[in-house]
Amino acid sequence: MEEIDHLGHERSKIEFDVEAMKIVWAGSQRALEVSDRISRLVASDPIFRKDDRTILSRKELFNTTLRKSAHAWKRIIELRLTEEEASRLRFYIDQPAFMDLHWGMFIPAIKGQGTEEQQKKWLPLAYKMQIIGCYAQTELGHGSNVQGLETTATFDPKTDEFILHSPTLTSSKWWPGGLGKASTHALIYSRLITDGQDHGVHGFIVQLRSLDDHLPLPGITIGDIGIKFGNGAYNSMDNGVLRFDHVRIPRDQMLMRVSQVTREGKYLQSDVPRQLVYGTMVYVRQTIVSDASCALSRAVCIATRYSAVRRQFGSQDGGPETQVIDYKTQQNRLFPLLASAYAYRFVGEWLKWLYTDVTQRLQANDFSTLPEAHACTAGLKSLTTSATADGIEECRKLCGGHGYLCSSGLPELFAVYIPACTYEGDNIVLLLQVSRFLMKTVSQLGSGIKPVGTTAYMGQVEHLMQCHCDVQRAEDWLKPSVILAAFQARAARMSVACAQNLSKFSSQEEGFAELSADLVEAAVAHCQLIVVTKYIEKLQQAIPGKGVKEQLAALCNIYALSLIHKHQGDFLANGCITPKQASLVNWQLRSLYAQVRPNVIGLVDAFNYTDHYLGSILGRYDGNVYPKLYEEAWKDPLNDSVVPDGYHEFIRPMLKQQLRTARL
Ligand SMILES: CCCCCCC/C=C/C(=O)SCCNC(=O)CCNC(=O)[C@H](O)C(C)(C)COP(=O)(O)OP(=O)(O)OC[C@H]1O[C@@H](n2cnc3c(N)ncnc32)[C@H](O)[C@@H]1OP(=O)(O)O
Ligand SMILES: Cc1cc2nc3c(=O)[nH]c(=O)nc-3n(C[C@H](O)[C@H](O)[C@H](O)COP(=O)(O)OP(=O)(O)OC[C@H]3O[C@@H](n4cnc5c(N)ncnc54)[C@H](O)[C@@H]3O)c2cc1C
Repeated sequence: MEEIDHLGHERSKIEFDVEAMKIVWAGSQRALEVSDRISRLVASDPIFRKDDRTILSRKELFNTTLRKSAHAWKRIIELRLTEEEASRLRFYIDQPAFMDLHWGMFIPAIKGQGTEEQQKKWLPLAYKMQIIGCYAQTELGHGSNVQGLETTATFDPKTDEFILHSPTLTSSKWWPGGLGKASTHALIYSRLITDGQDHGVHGFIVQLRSLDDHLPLPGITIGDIGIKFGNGAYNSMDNGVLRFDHVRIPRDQMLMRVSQVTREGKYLQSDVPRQLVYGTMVYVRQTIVSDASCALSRAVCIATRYSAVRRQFGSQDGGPETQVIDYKTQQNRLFPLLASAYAYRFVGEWLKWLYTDVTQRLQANDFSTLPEAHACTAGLKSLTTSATADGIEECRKLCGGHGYLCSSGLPELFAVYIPACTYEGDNIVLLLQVSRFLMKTVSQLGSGIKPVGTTAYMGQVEHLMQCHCDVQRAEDWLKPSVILAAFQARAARMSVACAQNLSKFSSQEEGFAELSADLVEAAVAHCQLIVVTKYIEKLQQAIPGKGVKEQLAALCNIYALSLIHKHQGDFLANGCITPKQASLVNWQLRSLYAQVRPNVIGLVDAFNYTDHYLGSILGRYDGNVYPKLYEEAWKDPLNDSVVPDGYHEFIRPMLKQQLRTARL
């Protein structure tokens, strides 16, 4: 049967080269080729089906995780996939699994914190999947406060071993993904004790389960922590609990790049800053920013395609009703999210560069950019995950009632995504780290230390405290220099105001505690400035393809102006813009919406997502929503029988009783 493209009329209106935009989104022609090939490979393999995930029991769901992971590994070996291709494969399988922690945290932690010798021993085993590792930092009693962890690793010089112990209930490891059922090994973050002295938290490689029968080793109690939010969703992951009862490991299983314990039990600290123990978190936070663009673009793709298919009201002379995407309110909610997806993509690319740069510097013992890397990864992780979680929920509402059906793909996407606001650092706790960095920068102004990198704008603080926005007409808001000046003035003024208020307290700690809400807002303003700046810098590069740069520029303006509109209180209160200029922002936004409207289907097609990856009837490429929704409903297990199973036991007696009562 001939397939009809219900979005064909939309696609015929697109004014730019979608294929060229696909390359921009993927990052390069080669990255697009890899993504395209691997996503199709996954979509065509029945083992990777996921349409039944929300109706599986926990055990069945976890079983599919094991099956999919084993099958993925088999395919990786058979097809000799590269590390990049294998990582794309896991991405498109789209099911949280122990493999994510093995490849995403266990291996990077050994690489970042292990000595060369330790890397030589452990990495080949991990790369060949001869051991499965997880990252076990968080405990029942402490997650954010890493220095408050209670698990101990006490050195025993008699046997040249560490003794791992969980002294209290709250010291039980709690949450690590992959720990519950799959991992054979873990990176345990634990207090190091030598000769009765506590040296704080360090990383240790510990074997948890037998490599022969998978049973826990002596002294180890281990299991899954239970069902989490949402059907399917993150429940495919075995987040675990772990307790140690005086478990012994050899001394060389402490990761010793940052500090060492000698055979005699002497504690030695190298020149490397102790914060490198937190290095894996910096790495993962950076990857989470790119992941935010993926999750948000996926929700936006669904909501955009469906908004072009869905019609309500406005029929004239019996003609078709209005596509809901043509309502300005729909555009005002949806288009800034589309723009954010692109903005996060580009800031994610930049953050990857920053991380690579800092890693190279660290290898050469240059630690100067570590504080900036920490602040940027922490802040952008927080900003992008919070906005993405809210954005996915907004996309669900943009799809009206049908968005609430699991077959829309949105409930599961939301449930899988929201813990990103908490894991790898609670978003508020991370913003407070950014504000510490900002307050330090402000306090050093005038001391001769020139702010660099993302805080370079603070170098012109005197100008930024007084400058006035140069906007007279709505079109003036399209000038990158005007946008940047407004965001810089707002961020600088909020940071300086916090610093001035902090100076009124007798101690820094007291001031930080009292002003933490303001400090968080200043950190958000700084992080939004980074995203806007990096998007504008991206547009200064050569971007080939008919109309591609124009569309990206329009989205950049939508991103920046919608933020000015949303946070206009900040911009007005600090005197960065006037009420008249704030109202011109809205005029310009409406005009930008009209400019991108014919292109929005092209802009979401450029994500190049297969229907399998999207997992949404509302977001189908062909827009054939209604027949497929109707078909899908009949697949629900409740519809296996016409009369429900409990009819004779519950419904019938109730009805009969009502009949008797009515007769009385
Ligand atoms: C691919 C994988 C898929 C993802 C799946 C998700 C799996 C999830 C995994 C996890 O969640 S793992 C557990 C993650 N846990 C956290 O993120 C905990 C959050 N807490 C922290 O990071 C820290 O404890 C803290 C909040 C930063 C505070 O640490 P601490 O009390 O030690 O530090 P401070 O006294 O505040 O600061 C001291 C000094 O160190 C600097 N700093 C802090 N962190 C880092 C870092 N990561 N890198 C570099 N520097 C860091 C901080 O800025 C301070 O600097 P100065 O002000 O002294 O200059
Ligand atoms: C799905 C999922 C997967 C995870 N995977 C792993 C894993 O693989 N390995 C691992 O080790 N851990 C993992 N974690 C744990 C995760 O890293 C922690 O939950 C996270 O770091 C937050 O810490 P917490 O739970 O202690 O939150 P808390 O710190 O207890 O936060 C509770 C509330 O207190 C607030 N708060 C805390 N401190 C402050 C402060 N100083 N100032 C102001 N407000 C504050 C927070 O904002 C929050 O609102 C995972 C968690 C989840 C949900």
